[in-house]
Amino acid sequence: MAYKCVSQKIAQAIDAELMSSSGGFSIDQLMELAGLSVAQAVEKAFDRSKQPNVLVCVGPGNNGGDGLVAARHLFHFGFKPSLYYPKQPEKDLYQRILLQCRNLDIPVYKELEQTSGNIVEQSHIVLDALFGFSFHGEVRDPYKEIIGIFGTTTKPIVSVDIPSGWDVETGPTEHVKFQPDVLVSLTAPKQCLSHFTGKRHFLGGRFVPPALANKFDFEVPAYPGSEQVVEL
Ligand SMILES: NC(=O)C1=CN([C@@H]2O[C@H](COP(=O)(O)OP(=O)(O)OC[C@H]3O[C@@H](n4cnc5c(N)ncnc54)[C@H](O)[C@@H]3O)[C@@H](O)[C@H]2O)[C@H](O)CC1
Ligand SMILES: [K+]
Repeated sequence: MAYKCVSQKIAQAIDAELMSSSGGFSIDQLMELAGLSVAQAVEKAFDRSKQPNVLVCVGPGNNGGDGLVAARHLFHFGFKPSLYYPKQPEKDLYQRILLQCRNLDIPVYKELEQTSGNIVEQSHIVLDALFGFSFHGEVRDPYKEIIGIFGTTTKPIVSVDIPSGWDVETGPTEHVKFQPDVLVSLTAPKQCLSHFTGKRHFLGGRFVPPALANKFDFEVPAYPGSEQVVEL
């Protein structure tokens, strides 16, 4: 079934409205629910007894924050997450979630090559939480290398909100053409969805008031029971 997709501008406007004085949400609340959705999608798409090692690639903004929250939930779901977090902003929110991960002994790496080997090769699943709906332009360092690896690795990739490095609206670019196996759209799919040819597409971020969906003219599908994701 085809769901309505939103532009970059509308995705940012929805986010701003949720956190405005009329929306009443804090970023911590939204990120917690977004990250929980992502962890649930991973749990549905993979068998943790066979593929426990999840490398969470964490970017510098809120897409990365969703990845940090997902890592924490994945740990509690019985996976073995580790973090590739090359740039760790000072922002209190990210530092607190990172601390929560460290308190679970989740390994945190700033480099892909470790004395034990390459951390992508040591994983079973790669969670792409580098960039979401605010990405623009060409990928800058230090993210070029990991996004290049997304295009060559045989490990399954799960992208959070959009495949990192794709244009939010027009999709793959001259330099970034990888296809994730699983996509977890948050709030509403972005327009680049039309270029996604991977196996499974989930929607998460179960916090949208119907009036807000009406205002921005997108649909909130029926989530089953108490699930935080719905497969589209
Ligand atoms: N309402 C929701 O659905 C919610 C979604 N969430 C998640 O938040 C992201 C959007 O977060 P935002 O902080 O606005 O931006 P990004 O994470 O996409 O990226 C910003 C970050 O990236 C840097 N950057 C931008 N372009 C480039 C580039 N070409 N090269 C290198 N770096 C780049 C920029 O400087 C910033 O540092 C959304 O997708 C969801 O995943 C919220 O968690 C909850 C609400
Ligand atoms: K992403």
